[in-house]
This record gives sequence, structure tokens and C-alpha cells, in this order.
Amino acid sequence: MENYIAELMTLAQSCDCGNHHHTIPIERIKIGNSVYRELAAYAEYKGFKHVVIIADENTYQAAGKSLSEILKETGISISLSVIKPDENNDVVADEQSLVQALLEIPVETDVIIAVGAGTLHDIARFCSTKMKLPFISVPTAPSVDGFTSMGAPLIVRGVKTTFQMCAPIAVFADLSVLKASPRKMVAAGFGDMLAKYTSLADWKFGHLAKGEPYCPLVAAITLEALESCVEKVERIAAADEEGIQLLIEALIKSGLAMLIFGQSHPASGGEHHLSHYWEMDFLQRKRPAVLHGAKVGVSTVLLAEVYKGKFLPLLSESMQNSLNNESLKEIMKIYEEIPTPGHLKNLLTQTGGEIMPEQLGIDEQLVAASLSSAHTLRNRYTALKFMNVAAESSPLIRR
Ligand SMILES: NC(=O)C1=CN([C@@H]2O[C@H](COP(=O)(O)OP(=O)(O)OC[C@H]3O[C@@H](n4cnc5c(N)ncnc54)[C@H](OP(=O)(O)O)[C@@H]3O)[C@@H](O)[C@H]2O)C=CC1
Ligand SMILES: O=C(CO)COP(=O)(O)O
Repeated sequence: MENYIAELMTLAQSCDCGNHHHTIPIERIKIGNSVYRELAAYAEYKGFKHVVIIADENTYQAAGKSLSEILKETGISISLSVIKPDENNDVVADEQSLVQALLEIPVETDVIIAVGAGTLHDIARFCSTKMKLPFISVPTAPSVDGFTSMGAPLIVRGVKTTFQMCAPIAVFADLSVLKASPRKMVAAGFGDMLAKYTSLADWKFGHLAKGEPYCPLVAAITLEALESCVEKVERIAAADEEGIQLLIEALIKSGLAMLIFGQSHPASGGEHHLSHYWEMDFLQRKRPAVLHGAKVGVSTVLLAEVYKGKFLPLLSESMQNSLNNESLKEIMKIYEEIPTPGHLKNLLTQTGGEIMPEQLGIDEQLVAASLSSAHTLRNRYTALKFMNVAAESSPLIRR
């Protein structure tokens, strides 16, 4: 994929959207079998003498152990930070995990290797940024698009907040490890991609309605990654080598889109804000975590329903005065083009993903609370925010 990165950088240079495009610092992206030997060769080439692997019990068993053995053969010294689970037995990117990782990274470390899924990558990118050390990404499951992004959604004092940190300098994704990851994580990765239907719509909406920064190139990269998954949903559902490869490539591309833009707008709209709200509620009530991609898959179906059933009528009713007709038509078209909830459910079901909040233990009360409050978690103008802000200011509007 190095050619892909070079192409993106060229396209970004000629993009005239007016936004700053971040340089992609990723020197290598290897997706294949036996790529850990390539990682060891890369580490030697970079002159790294001391590496620290950040993993947890599961991901150490899935990949960290074999990677350590390969690295040892090269004479590189290895330290290990195995992040402890919380009282619900979940590994969470919160203050305790961040401090544990920082304490366990020796001063002589040259590079951090994140071995795991989304949470471990966010812990590693936080440490990497704060300790001014590069980090290498080793995904153990195709579950999120956070491997190549620069944002770290962290739980700080119980609130899920994204901090812009840094991207890895290289990614080594071993297909045999990814194929062996739990099927629920594959379904979650597909859910995180499907969420781009509503996130892309919300991003364009924020731009047209409030002039928020927007980049058509970044949107196109994300859309292309989304469509590549939908077109081959049956291969992803089969979780065979072709399916897993195309899913991890799409997740990596979506992460790159966020990285170029420097913010998560292309990948995270109202559906992510609902998911973050649910996650925080579960943490507060000490309930075991639900996979991020499972939540955003379900919240995408829910929002597709809300946007088509309530937002579109509301929009034509209340926005005619504040937007020119062309923008209004464009916005209507964007939300009309989101696939129907039925179609989204069908896609998620094929991969083994959940489709209804109650399947994830999210009850009606929590859904209702999230629909009226989740928009406050991010400073981003989405249709979800519009519905709430408009509802507050207009007695005509009922949620
Ligand atoms: N930075 C960004 O741009 C993005 C960040 N995110 C963030 O990522 C986080 C969610 O990440 P997600 O990947 O869903 O889940 P986690 O990283 O939290 O991992 C969930 C579970 O996967 C297990 N696991 C991982 N790999 C394997 C494997 N190969 N075999 C067996 N078990 C495995 C872990 O086990 P155990 O922990 O027990 O070892 C863990 O229980 C959220 O905090 C989300 O906000 C999401 C998208 C983008
Ligand atoms: O999860 C993300 C993209 O999939 C990132 O979202 P946030 O930056 O909103 O937390």
C-alpha cells in the first residue's frame, strides 16, 4: 500500500479545498502472511535497539508472543507492557491504562509497538506522542478504522474525548492473525465501515449548513473504502483471506482519510456520538463493554431511520429561511441517498453483526437519552445536533 500513500499525498497536494492536509508519516504498510519478519527487518533497518510491545493478555497470545520471538532473533531487546483489564474485565483506554503503559515504557526505548485492536492502539499513540517516540501498528483484529488515524478517543474522567495525537510510522497486519480473530470483531469492523454512510452525510451537512471545514478528497477516500466493503460483503461474511484483506484495507484507508484531514469528521458523525454515549453509560454502570463497531453498526441503522423519518421532514419545514434552495436540495439528496434501515440491517446481518440496540443490552431509555444528548459529546454540526437544537428553539418540532 506504499504506492497508495504516495498517490494520496500527490492528490492532497493538488486538492484545493482550502484545508491543511496532514502529511502521512507511514513509511510501510504490509498486509499479508508472515509480515512480522518484515517488521523485524524494518526495525533493524531503522536501527531500533530497544522496543516496547504494548498488548494485553489476549493480544499477546494472538500475536505479541510470536512477534517477540521473531524480534529476539534479531538481537533487539524487548520490554512488554501488558495492559490490565478493569473491574469489568475490559481493557479500556482510560487514565489507569495510560499511566500503566507510561510507567512500563523504559527510558531507553526507541520504538513502541501496538499489538492489539482499537483500544491498545489508542493507548500506544498516546504514549508515543507524549514520550516523543515513534510507534508501529500491529493490528490483531479488523475491528476498527483507528490503526492509521492520528486521533485517540480516550476515557478521561468518564468522558469519551478524542485527542489528536499521532499516526504510526508503519503498519504490519498479519492476515493469519486477523483471520483467527473472533468473528464478532470482523462484524464490528464491517459495522465501523457501514457507519460512514451517516458520518459522511453528517459531515457534508455540517459544511453546507454551518460552513464547517470539508474536503471532497478525504470524503471520496472514505466513500471508496465503504463501497469496497459493501460490494464484497459476502467475502467479509465468509471471513476468508480475500474478505479479511479487503476489510483491513478499507479500515486502513478510512484511518488514512482521518489522518489527512487531521480530525475524525469523515468517519464519525451522529452514529458515533450515540455509540460514545452508550459506552460511557455502560462504564458508569459497570457493565461489560460492547465492541465499538457493533455499537456503531446498530446506531447507523437507528440514525438512518431517524434521519429519513424525522430529520428530512424537519429540515424542509425549518430550514427554508436560513439556507438557499440549492443547499437545501443538496442536503435532502444526501440524506435520501443513505441506504434504508432495512438494507443496512441486511448487510450487518450477513456479517453476523447486531442490528437492534436491545441485542447489545441498550434499552429504550438509553436510546432516547442518547438521541437527545449525544450530540453534545463533540463540537460538530450533525443532523442529530440540528434536530436537537431546532427542537429546543421551535415548538413545531417534536422528536
Ligand atoms: N483512533 C481512532 O481513530 C479510532 C479509535 N477507536 C476506538 O477503538 C476502541 C475499540 O476498539 P475495538 O477494536 O473495537 O476493541 P478493543 O481494542 O477494545 O478490543 C476488544 C476485544 O478484542 C480482543 N481481541 C483483540 N484482538 C484479538 C484476537 N486476535 N483474538 C482474540 N481477542 C482479541 C481484546 O481482548 P482483551 O482485551 O481481553 O485482550 C478485547 O476484549 C474504542 O475505544 C474506540 O473508540 C475506534 C475507531 C477509530
Ligand atoms: O471512532 C472513530 C472513527 O471510527 C473516531 O471517532 P471520534 O473521534 O468521534 O471518537
